[in-house]
Amino acid sequence: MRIDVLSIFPSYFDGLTLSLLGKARSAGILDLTVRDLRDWTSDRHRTVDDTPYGGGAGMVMKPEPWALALDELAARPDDAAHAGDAEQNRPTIIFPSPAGEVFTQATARDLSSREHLIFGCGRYEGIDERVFEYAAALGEVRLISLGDYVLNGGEVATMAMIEAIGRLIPGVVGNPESLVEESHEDGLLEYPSYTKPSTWRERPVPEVLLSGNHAAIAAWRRDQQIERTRTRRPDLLPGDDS
Ligand SMILES: CN1CCN(Cc2ccc(Cn3ccc4ccc(-c5n[nH]c(N)c5C#N)cc43)cc2)CC1
Repeated sequence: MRIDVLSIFPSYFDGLTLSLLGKARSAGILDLTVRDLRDWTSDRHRTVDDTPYGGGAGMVMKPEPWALALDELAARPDDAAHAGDAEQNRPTIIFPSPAGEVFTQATARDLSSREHLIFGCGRYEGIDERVFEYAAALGEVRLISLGDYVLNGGEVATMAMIEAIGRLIPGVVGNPESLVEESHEDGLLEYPSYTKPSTWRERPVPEVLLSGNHAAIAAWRRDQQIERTRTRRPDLLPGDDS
C-alpha cells in the first residue's frame, strides 16, 4: 500500500518511523511519504491561507496549493503499474474533517484494502470547499472525522487513522491472531487481560484464567465482553437504537 500525507506540519509524522509502522516501511510493506503542502506555493511567504469570503473568524486554506499537490500525488509513477485499470489506479483521498463520517474499525478495514491513500491535513478553519470537488476528479474523496470534538487540524486524526489502517495490512502486525480478538472487531469491547504475577498487591487474577479449561475461559471472556459493552458502550449492542 502507498500512503501520501499532505500537511503544513510534516514533522508531526516523524513518529511513523517508529515501531510496527516503521518496520513495515523498512520492509517495503508500506510506502509512506509525507509532503509539505507549502512545496506547492509560489510566493515568497509560501502562503497557504487567506480570509474567508462572507466574513467570519480565522482563515481558510487556499485551493491552488492543494490542487497542484493532489495533481502530482494522484498521478505518481507507481500508479503506472495499474495504468490499464483506471478505477484501481485512482487513489482514495481522505480529508480529516469535523464534518466528516466518523472513523470506525469498519472504516479502517475498508481503507486497509485500498492500493493508494492520500491524506490531506487541513489547518486553520478548514480547506476551501472547491478542493473537495476538484479532488473528486482524481480519486474517491472521503471526509472523515475522528470523533465528536474539535481538533486544531487534521494531523492527529491522520496519525490515528494511519495507525488503525496500517496495523490491518498483512505483514505489519507479527501475529495476525492478535487482530481478531480486539475491541470492535466483533462489535463488542474487548475482554480484560492479565499477566504474571497471579496475585498482585493482594489482587488475584480471575480463577477461571488459571484453570486451563479453555471452554470456560472462552465463555468467561465472552461474558466480560458483553458486560463491558453493556455498561460502557450500550450503543454497540445489537438492537440498541440509541
Ligand atoms: C465556519 N466555521 C464553522 C465551524 N468550523 C469549526 C472548525 C473546523 C476546523 C477546525 C480546525 N481544523 C482544520 C482542519 C481540520 C481537520 C480536522 C479537524 C477535526 N476536528 N475534530 C475532528 N474529529 C477532526 C477530524 N478528523 C479539525 C480541523 C476548527 C474548527 C470552522 C469554520
